[in-house]
Amino acid sequence: MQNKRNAFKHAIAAGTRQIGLWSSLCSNIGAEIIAESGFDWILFDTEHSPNEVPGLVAQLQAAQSGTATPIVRPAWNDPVIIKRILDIGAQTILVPFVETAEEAAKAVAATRYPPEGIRGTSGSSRAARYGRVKDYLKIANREICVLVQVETAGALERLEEIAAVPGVDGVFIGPSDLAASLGHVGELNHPEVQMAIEDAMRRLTRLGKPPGILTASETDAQRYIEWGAVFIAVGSDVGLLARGADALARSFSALG
Ligand SMILES: O=C(O)C(=O)C[C@H](O)[C@@H](O)CO
Repeated sequence: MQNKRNAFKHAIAAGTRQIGLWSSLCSNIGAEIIAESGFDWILFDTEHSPNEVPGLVAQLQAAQSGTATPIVRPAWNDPVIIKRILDIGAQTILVPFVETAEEAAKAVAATRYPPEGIRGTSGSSRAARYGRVKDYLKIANREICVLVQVETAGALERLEEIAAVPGVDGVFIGPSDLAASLGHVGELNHPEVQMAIEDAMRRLTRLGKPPGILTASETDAQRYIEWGAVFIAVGSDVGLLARGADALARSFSALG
């Protein structure tokens, strides 16, 4: 059996726009629905969602039937957490709160088998298709995609150093935490926040490093694409469900 090619990794490397959806429902049924809806990627969040490895396996299995590349956000830049996420079959991770080149290098090392990194070895994991992928330990590194989140003022000051770390495939700008870091908590569209996002995206584009972001606003998404966003989440499953349920309830309550 061949190791799975990471379509998302190669697409962003070629500058091909990848549209995704954020998933916080911790649901394998939700994962299957989203993965088959035509998105290029689906982000399974474990930082701000009660998502843990056992449930994540079912979500990854469910997403397999669709076109969306699963991306998992570990709760922290921790080699043990990252190892477990990769072992259950994720090939792309989004590492939160990276502020220095050293932290970016730590994240990359956690995803690579020696000698490139420190990922603990298991040839019988789901990622290795339970031992069916020949020489998995020797070839796995090639299809791993590491996205790092830049979401503080300090990280923006060191953006070029972070982006230049070997093995960093893309840089996601976290608008909510960045707004908080800039003194505008909850104000993602504050002019200072938007200026910082635009500046970061244009700097990353000049470096040839794909920028990414999340927004639930189509207008904002178009603006970010103009500023250079390559991978962009245009909403979340929680948002779609909550807003849709609210609207439906309102429409019937209006009937009186
Ligand atoms: O800072 C951000 O914005 C992100 O990292 C995305 C959020 O964590 C996501 O959960 C949406 O609020």
